[in-house]
Amino acid sequence: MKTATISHATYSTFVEQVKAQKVQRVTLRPNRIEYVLKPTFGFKRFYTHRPAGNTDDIPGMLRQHQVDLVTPPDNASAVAGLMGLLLSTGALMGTLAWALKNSPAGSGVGKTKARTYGPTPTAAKRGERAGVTFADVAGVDEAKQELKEVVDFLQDGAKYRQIGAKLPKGVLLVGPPGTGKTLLAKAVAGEANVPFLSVAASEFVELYVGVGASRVRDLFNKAKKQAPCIVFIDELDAIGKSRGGGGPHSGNDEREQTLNQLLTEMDGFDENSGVILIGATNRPEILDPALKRAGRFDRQVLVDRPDRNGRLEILRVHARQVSMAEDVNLGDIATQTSGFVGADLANLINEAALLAARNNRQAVMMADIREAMERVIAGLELRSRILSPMERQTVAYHEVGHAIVGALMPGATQVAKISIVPRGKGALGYTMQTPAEDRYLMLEDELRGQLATLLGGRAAEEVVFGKVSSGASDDIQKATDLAERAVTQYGMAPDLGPIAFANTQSDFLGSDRTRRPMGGEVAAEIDRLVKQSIHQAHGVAKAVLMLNRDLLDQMTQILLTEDVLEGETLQAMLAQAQAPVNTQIWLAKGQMA
Ligand SMILES: Nc1ncnc2c1ncn2[C@@H]1O[C@H](COP(=O)(O)OP(=O)(O)OP(=O)(O)O)[C@@H](O)[C@H]1O
Ligand SMILES: [Zn+2]
Repeated sequence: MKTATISHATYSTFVEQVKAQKVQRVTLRPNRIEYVLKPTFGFKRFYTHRPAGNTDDIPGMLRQHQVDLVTPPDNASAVAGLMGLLLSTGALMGTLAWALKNSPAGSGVGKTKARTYGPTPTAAKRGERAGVTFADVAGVDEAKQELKEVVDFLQDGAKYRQIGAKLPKGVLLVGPPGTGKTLLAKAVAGEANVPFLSVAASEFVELYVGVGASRVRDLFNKAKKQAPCIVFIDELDAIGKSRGGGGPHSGNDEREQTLNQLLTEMDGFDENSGVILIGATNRPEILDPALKRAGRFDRQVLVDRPDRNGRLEILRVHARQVSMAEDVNLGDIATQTSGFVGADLANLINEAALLAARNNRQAVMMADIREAMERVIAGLELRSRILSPMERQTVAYHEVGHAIVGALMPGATQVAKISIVPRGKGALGYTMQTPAEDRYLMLEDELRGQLATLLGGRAAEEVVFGKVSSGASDDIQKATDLAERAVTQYGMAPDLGPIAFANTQSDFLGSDRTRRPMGGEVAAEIDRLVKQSIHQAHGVAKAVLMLNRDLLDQMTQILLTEDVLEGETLQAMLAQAQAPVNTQIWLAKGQMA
């Protein structure tokens, strides 16, 4: 088997972990930085590379945060020899270069810290795996599909120019951390066989005013010389936050200057220069709109968390790197790793390989993976990304509840997809309904159907568990809102008639609605009607789910193993749902028969 290695971390992660006091010990090697986390963080071992041109005073930083620094002695080669490694003279030269970079004399403050790698031989010597391709990135097929176009632009720009098409300048990869955005950008460069310049936006921003802007300029100059090439800017939000939040003297002039320089550079170069920018962020909503304008990062590609199938493919990619025993079932692992992103899965395989090596095994066994999984999950739970089995089950029943009720209700909405892949903060799962057409008018029965659908999630929890979770608060808010509007705005309550009881002038998305001044009796009547329609809708949702209890269980079971239910499988299952006898009457008249 290949030797198990310690995990890779980005340089910025390393710095973050040092500053967060998570690091126990750092070893500065000629060609890389190795470090170990403190016991409370699982003694995890990582290595990272100092970005070329980076001038951080690492020993100083370590001292400041009380981290042990181990510098291998001068006879590093002898020590390495004992460890069964062969150090080339190149590595010793590296030590020299390292020392030079460490000395202030060797630092170029206004120079970009971007590292180029790709098809150059020097890159390979640095230990960078030159030539990452799409085959190395799995489970993100849609993103790959969109990026294939970029590869085509780079490879065959002439074809596009001939027609007069403008090549894209910037692509923004959006998605949670660890889903493979960096890897994808590298793969674009690898597929097109062009150089890849990589920089983290946070590296632009320094204490001194003007440094960031000059680094941006330097980066673009470098890129233009190497064109066609890919320039990758990670953590774009570090400089790309909306400007002008705190007025002209908000203390962020430096960041704004840097951003302005980036915008200027993007506008300044010609589409056909062959430089394509790829930015990455997990917070697209805070980016300055100017960055997203046409001719800048005007294409957004979503790199989302993988579903079960995606996880299986990612596991396959990483399993290729290690020897696996026969008893390893990647399918089972994929099923049990809901919520894991690519980086977690890579970490899992690597941890398992470390365990196997420690146990003197020739290959990774399922037992190693199971043990590694416990460790990785413990780490992820700290960051609260992983649901407990009970929580997953609750979420799954809840979402299927929405779907089954929704399938039986009138209106043109069709349930297209149910997912329990956790999506960052907030939503634990979701049910996606796609309207067959844009709707501007909602009929009374459709409105009731909507109400019941909204309450289907909570109803499922009641039917199955006999108790409810806090997960339905958003549904309840929406349902209450809808019912209130039906009564006070749409005039759908027969006893009150078509009188508007709400001031809707400022009402756009249902916010800012106030009730018209009215007598207490009328107000009480409105409350009663709202309450009644919600109770009835809730009752219908429950009745639907009790009648379709088997289907509810079956669909939930599939959802729990697959993470998503969509397409023909979903439609075929929903087609089996049956409506309780009184449903039609309720939908038409709003009265429970
Ligand atoms: N889709 C994937 N397929 C295969 N491996 C993956 C995938 N996603 C992540 N990985 C593994 O995890 C590592 C880290 O992923 P990467 O740095 O590309 O994530 P990222 O989305 O850029 O994260 P961040 O937002 O934290 O920078 C990769 O080098 C790779 O080993
Ligand atoms: Zn819900």
